[in-house]
Amino acid sequence: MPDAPNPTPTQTYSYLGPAGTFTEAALAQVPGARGQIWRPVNNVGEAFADVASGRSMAAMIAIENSVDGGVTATQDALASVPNLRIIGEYLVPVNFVLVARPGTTLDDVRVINAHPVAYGQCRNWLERTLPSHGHIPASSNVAAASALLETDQADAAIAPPGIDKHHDLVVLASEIGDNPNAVTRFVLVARTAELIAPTGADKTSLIIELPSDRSGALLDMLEQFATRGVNLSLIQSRPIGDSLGRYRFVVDADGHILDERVADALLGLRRFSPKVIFLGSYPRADKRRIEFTSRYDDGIFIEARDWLRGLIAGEPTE
Ligand SMILES: O=C(O)C(=O)Cc1ccccc1
Repeated sequence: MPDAPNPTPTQTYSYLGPAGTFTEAALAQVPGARGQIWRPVNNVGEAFADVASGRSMAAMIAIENSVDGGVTATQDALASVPNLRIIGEYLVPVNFVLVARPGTTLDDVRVINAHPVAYGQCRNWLERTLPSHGHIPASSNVAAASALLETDQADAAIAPPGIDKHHDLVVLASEIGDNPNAVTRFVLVARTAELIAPTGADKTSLIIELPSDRSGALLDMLEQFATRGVNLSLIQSRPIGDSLGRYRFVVDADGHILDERVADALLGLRRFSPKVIFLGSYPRADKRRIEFTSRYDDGIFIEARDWLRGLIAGEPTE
């Protein structure tokens, strides 16, 4: 029997384009995105605007890399666009090549096109090999390379390996990243309020503002997690922007909002923070199950709450 025809695409996924970016490789990991419409965009703002307006069902965005840390444009956009939720995370190993128009040699390179996140991951190689180069920021790794064929403002570009197969460019140097095991973490962001069911290997992302001018506010924030046995895998401060000295924290916590210890930590945060943004609980890319001692088991929290309710209700105690 012939295969049934593919169903008509109904969902649009935005991603940092053009085709061939690491972001596209991350989107290729999403089973539900296969056969759907993939919309290349030029920056994080455009991707989020697509999701906020309903033009796209979801957007794939780089959020963190193992060499250069958080992608601040993404973190700031997540704090400012309301009603967005992270619905999945995906890891892509990243490696870079330096490409140029045919006929260019490494000695000819003065100015380099590069996406800022890629540039930040090749810093050592660039300082060693091309100490007096200039940098023109590009909107993506592939855009950096293809711009070489449109203008001669730059002599070379930092790009993903394999780019020379699709463009008339030559590779001047390979493996120029500062860490051969570099990995970028991408998140799929959608406009939904629905919770994703816990898997036992989950992560919860939050943005937490601290009350200003209060000593110990950061410690207060950390204690909410520590006293409930919730481990953090990312904590990064970003300026709120309205005045000096005001910061929000981007935090990834092990566990799911439906885990009692995580829910209890959120209650604690809400009591002292002027603003807690819940960005979502979603399955971890590495599928690593969360370890915690029995002291922080769901049952212990439920039993303690029932005990308190009993006291308030005047139930007899043993
Ligand atoms: O997706 C890409 O290729 C990008 O241009 C963004 C990026 C930059 C550096 C590492 C991972 C993603």
